[in-house]
Amino acid sequence: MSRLDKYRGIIPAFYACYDEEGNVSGERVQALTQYFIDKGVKGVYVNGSSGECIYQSVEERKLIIENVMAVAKGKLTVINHVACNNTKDSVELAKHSESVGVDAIASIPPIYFRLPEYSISAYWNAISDAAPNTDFVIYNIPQLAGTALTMSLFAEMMKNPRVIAVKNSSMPTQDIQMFKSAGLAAKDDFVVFNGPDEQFVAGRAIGADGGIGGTYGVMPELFLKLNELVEAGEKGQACELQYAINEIIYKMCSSRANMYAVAKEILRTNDNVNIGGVREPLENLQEADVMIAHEAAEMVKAAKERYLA
Ligand SMILES: CC(=O)N[C@@H]([C@@H](O)[C@H](O)[C@H](O)CO)[C@@H](O)CC(=O)C(=O)O
Repeated sequence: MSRLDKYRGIIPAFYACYDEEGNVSGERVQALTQYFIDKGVKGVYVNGSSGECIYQSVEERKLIIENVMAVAKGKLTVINHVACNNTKDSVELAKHSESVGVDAIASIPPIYFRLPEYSISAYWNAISDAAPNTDFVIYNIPQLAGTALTMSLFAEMMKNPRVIAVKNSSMPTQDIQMFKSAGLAAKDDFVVFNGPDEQFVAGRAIGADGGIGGTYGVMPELFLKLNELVEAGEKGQACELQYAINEIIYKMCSSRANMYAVAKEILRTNDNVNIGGVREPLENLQEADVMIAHEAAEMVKAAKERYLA
């Protein structure tokens, strides 16, 4: 049993929860947290891409993590993504995260300006220093952040004892193997999370310890089953379920509206969990998108009947 086992498994990326006026709703954050506890997932990844973090204020992000912790403490592993567009706000969120007792904080690199690697490591280490008793997860998502985690930057970050994991959302699964091998060469234990949900089986096969994903929330049972099949070495069945999951994701992505708006409609339809829409400039649902969301909701139900029986 390793101290890092609490990070190994299925960790849904937490969705932004709004009321009917589009304000962050603490009550709905608590309801979504309870939903995940009831589903039996390992943890939650809060205030990341799926949490629409870049469209929220520091105060809103504090409110969100406070409400997650009010329900999740002792029941779920909680990773809070704290990166903002400047070090000061990120440091403030890191301090606050430690004060409410999260298991780990996470951060993308600074966005917009292309900064040298020494500035990126200084940014991450400043954030980590502000939460000296909290694990740190590097969030590698080059297609959105505009900066990739290179092996030289990774090696620099390995000097920080609090860096225990990479959440890898880059598309080459080979990156997972490289971070895992280099992480284990530098430390006794090291975790890599699979990012692209469509590649969960491939990511786990090449070394990921589990996954953090934006579509897990609408079908946590299917991802829990997928993880079980991978662990049991049932390659054929795992691939079959992965393909079925991918069809659902492709359907979700076929909407004109933002994928998270579709995800929230699926949650409302299948699980009676209402967490509002998405925040502009993300696109909310129009009539045609609602139909797509309902078709995807039906596909989730059919896949559960077929694969969980
Ligand atoms: C590029 C991107 O958004 N990747 C997602 C995936 O879960 C993605 O939504 C999924 O694979 C569907 O394409 C996650 O890696 C992001 C994530 O977990 C988060 O921070 O919310």
